[in-house]
Amino acid sequence: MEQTEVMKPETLDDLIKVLHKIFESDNINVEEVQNIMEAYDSNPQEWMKFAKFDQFRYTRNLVDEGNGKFNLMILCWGEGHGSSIHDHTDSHCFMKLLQGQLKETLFEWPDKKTCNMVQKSQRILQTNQCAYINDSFGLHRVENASHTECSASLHLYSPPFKTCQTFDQRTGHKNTVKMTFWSKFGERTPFNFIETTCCCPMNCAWMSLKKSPENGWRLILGS
Ligand SMILES: N[C@@H](CS(=O)O)C(=O)O
Ligand SMILES: [Fe+2]
Repeated sequence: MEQTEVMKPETLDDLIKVLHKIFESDNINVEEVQNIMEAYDSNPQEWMKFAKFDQFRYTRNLVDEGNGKFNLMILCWGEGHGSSIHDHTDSHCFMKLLQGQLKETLFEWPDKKTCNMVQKSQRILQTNQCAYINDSFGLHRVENASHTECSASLHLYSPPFKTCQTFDQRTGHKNTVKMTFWSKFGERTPFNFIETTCCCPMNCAWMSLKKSPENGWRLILGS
């Protein structure tokens, strides 16, 4: 079998350059991207400026907009932080561990009739490993199960997306949620620009604060 040569990116900047090159093409070889992301040896000094943690929930920090072809971001997971069960809006999703461990649980799409959510598998991702998922694999939830250590992961989504669907594990009911960035290119997203906030990780809308120039801040209960 022909062996595909994996170029080893020496730095995060290097990795970003290689990703730009790969995504110039419209035909993406998933294994190639996964191998290249895995080949980068995480060096906290290179990504620290993007890694901003919050006390209550995981944060999404934009690193690069990939010429409109992909979004590259660093997700920061404090102790016990996790995502809701969610899909990936028909995009490719690559997830490389930069620090610590993350637990990934895969679910089937809920059954159309019974709405049952079936867990398919579970695995622990280790530092430098790169996982891949798209909607044909099902749904997932990601958690930093550690009570003592935080984790950081590098995510690449192509094409980029701004909303996804979250699912209630007990009822299988879904919600479309807007995904926000805690920071962009190392700068905290200005508070005024955040339309809705909620204390849960996926910005679910059971309680939200909305700001409009006409009405100022409003607290909205229910979605
Ligand atoms: N897909 C999630 C992170 S994860 O739990 O895979 C997000 O972009 O926020
Ligand atoms: Fe995800």
